[in-house]
Amino acid sequence: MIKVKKLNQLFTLGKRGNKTEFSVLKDVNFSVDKGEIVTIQGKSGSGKSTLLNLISGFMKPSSGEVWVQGIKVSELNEGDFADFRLANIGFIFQNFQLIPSMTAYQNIELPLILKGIGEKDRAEKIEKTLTKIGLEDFADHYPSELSGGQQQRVSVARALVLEPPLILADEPTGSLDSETEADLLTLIQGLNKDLGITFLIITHDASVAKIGHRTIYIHDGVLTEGEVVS
Ligand SMILES: Nc1ncnc2c1ncn2[C@@H]1O[C@H](COP(=O)(O)OP(=O)(O)OP(=O)(O)O)[C@@H](O)[C@H]1O
Repeated sequence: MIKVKKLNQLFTLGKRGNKTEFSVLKDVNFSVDKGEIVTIQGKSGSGKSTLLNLISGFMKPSSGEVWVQGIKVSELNEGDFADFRLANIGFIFQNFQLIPSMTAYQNIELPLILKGIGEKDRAEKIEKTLTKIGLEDFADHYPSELSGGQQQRVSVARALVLEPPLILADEPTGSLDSETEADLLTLIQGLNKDLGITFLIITHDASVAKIGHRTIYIHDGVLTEGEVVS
């Protein structure tokens, strides 16, 4: 599903005339198999989001290779990124990133419109997804009319509606209380078991790490694998 080979990421620090380069990821190698839930842990600034940005193609690596579903992401042309992401990756963020002026339905509809799917097919897919995540009665609510947990469910629906094989999540439970967090984790586990969706999840949270089959740690740009926990 994901293969990362000898990945290096350098950033520049400082002002013009006095710039230094620093290495955020150093010769990183790892792979994630289809159907796995893998969590990524590491201190603030250790490079977790950078790794996700490189995997999704939002950033080009300084060197090394990133493969997702057999596609060499690190060498995709600008024009191919949008299609690659729509076909392969769903995203979940800590702060949900829903559009406030759109209803839950319209937020979930966005990726379908971007993919050029017709209105009737869109409606079918949205209904199916809303049922899957238990938000049938909230389709016409705006984000401000939903609880944090419900908003995160809408964002999961948006990530899910194109049925991507892979979902990347950046601190998905960071804005949720412990009960809502438990519901979201059950939902993620269900999607993984029932639909075979692969999850790569950045988290600081031990209860999120517990649902992972494996944990990857990033420290000083170097990646190490944790124990298999389930
Ligand atoms: N585009 C960029 N240009 C320069 N430096 C960057 C860029 N993106 C990230 N960095 C730096 O790279 C380092 C790693 O950032 P990153 O956001 O990947 O860390 P993180 O582990 O996700 O942190 P957090 O847990 O706080 O979100 C930080 O020092 C950050 O300032």
